[in-house]
Amino acid sequence: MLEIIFIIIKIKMSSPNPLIGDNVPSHILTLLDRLHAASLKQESTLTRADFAEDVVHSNMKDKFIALEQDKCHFVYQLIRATNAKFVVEAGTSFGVSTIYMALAVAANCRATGGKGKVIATEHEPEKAKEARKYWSECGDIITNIIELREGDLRETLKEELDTVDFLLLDIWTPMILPTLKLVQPKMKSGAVIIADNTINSAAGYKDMFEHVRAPDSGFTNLTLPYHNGLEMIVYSPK
Ligand SMILES: C[S@@+](CC[C@H](N)C(=O)[O-])C[C@H]1O[C@@H](n2cnc3c(N)ncnc32)[C@H](O)[C@@H]1O
Repeated sequence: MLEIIFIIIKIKMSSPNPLIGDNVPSHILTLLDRLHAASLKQESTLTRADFAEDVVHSNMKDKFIALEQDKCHFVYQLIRATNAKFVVEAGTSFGVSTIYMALAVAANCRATGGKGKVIATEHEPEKAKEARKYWSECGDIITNIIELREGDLRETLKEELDTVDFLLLDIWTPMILPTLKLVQPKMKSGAVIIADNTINSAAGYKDMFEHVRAPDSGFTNLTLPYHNGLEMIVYSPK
């Protein structure tokens, strides 16, 4: 009996999926659920040591490490709320969070016109291949929006960036500050940056926080109470 009550409470408290309200096709919702489940299953076998700087690249070559689903829903809502149309993603892996962002950008373009793009970045060729496979399962709604730049983002993001509305930092922490510094000159005033795991990986984020919190940096930041911390940063230079 108690178990049933807990299940009912859990169902009532679970947050609604904003993609459903936006009429995202059911085959994409099913795919996303499947990819999140596969990612969580892989992650349950990993330890902190697997993410050490000297081994992270080799250990994560075949791992999703997808942004958790509730965080993806938040990112989706934020892109919709800010009408962001030009998005950069640092760390694409198998392209799960990319799907959410492309859906949100596509919805913004439908609602207010104009063109949109999500620049995805991945340096592992096999992961890039898998990501493309999942995106084509979604269809044109996704593939028309995403431009995948393969290789080290410190090179691939150096050129051909429009004004950036939104940046997702979901990458190994030594890459965070170099990415932010690379994209910053292209950010619009009011650009939003989301960075994952800022509580759990606080030591790795130290240099980014110093940069963001420096006097007159133009940034303001807030740690959101998602699992392991999710940072919301806004860039409004004076
Ligand atoms: C946490 S995963 C990204 C997960 C993805 N955002 C999602 O939700 O599905 C981080 C990815 O960044 C990639 N990466 C790490 N360093 C990179 C670099 N210098 N350039 C491009 N990609 C990089 C890794 O190969 C890894 O796949």
